[in-house]
Amino acid sequence: MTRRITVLGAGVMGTGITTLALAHGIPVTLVDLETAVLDRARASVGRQLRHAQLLGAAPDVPPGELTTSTSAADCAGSIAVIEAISEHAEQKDKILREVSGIVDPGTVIVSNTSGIPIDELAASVERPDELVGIHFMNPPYLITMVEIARGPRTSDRTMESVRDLLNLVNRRGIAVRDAPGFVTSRLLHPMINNAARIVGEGVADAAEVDELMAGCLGHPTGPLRTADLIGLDNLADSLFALHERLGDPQFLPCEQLLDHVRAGRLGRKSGSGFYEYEEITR
Ligand SMILES: NC(=O)c1ccc[n+]([C@@H]2O[C@H](COP(=O)([O-])OP(=O)(O)OC[C@H]3O[C@@H](n4cnc5c(N)ncnc54)[C@H](O)[C@@H]3O)[C@@H](O)[C@H]2O)c1
Repeated sequence: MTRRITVLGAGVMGTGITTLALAHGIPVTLVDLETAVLDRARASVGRQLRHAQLLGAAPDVPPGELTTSTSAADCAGSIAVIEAISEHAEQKDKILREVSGIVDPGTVIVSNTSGIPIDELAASVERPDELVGIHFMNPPYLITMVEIARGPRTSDRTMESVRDLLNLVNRRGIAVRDAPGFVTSRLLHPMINNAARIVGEGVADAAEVDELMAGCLGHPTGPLRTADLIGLDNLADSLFALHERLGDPQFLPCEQLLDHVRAGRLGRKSGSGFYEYEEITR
């Protein structure tokens, strides 16, 4: 039986998740709205595969075959569908509704949402017990830990399928209870928002904030380099989604962050954000 998976969304995360699967020999159908986006993603996946091999982060197996498509209906026959489209509940609702009507019963549907509760997304699928959150970290082909969000209706059988899927790509997951932002976004996103606020208030510049957080507190890159890696548009969307559900003002994206997004400075994926980049990478 073919172990093909479908990844929905060929942005920062969809591309990285595709690389992870291909590197482990799993064929992937990658779906996005436009062919141009898919062509860029194909080039990124090639670069990421080489990067993973160079770092010894990929097993010594022939890479899986990549197919790209602008139709989510091409998920038919996949063993799992991983949704990694933009962090907008109504867009996720639409695509989850579509794929749920196509895949066979028993096919696990995964959302890579940063923090929209899985039980909220479960309203969009025909079999809520087969929906689960796997919050891959960026870049998914290098970071070996994932956060698993189990909705109240996610079944034991689906959790077993998740373990099997993660074993196939050599990832370890910790399952947490479904809640807005789960654990990692609930903690990371307000920290990044505050770091941006500090820069906006002129307390320190981005490099100083990051150096202090790295040098004093052991943060690997600092919150603002992390923000540029995530993508500032996705961060703002995720913060809005969390604010809407938690009501806590700390989740409202600050003006410094929104200014960057309005100016198209989205981080690494656009070539500038809190920092400037010579090469656009995603
Ligand atoms: N960026 C990160 O570091 C990160 C980490 C963990 C989780 N996430 C989550 O992963 C998801 C994707 O984030 P991203 O950073 O990759 O976003 P992104 O903006 O880089 O990419 C999103 C992609 O989805 C595509 N898309 C939108 N609607 C679509 C549809 N109906 N059908 C097919 N494709 C569609 C867009 O064209 C775009 O290419 C979001 O839910 C985000 O919150 C992001």
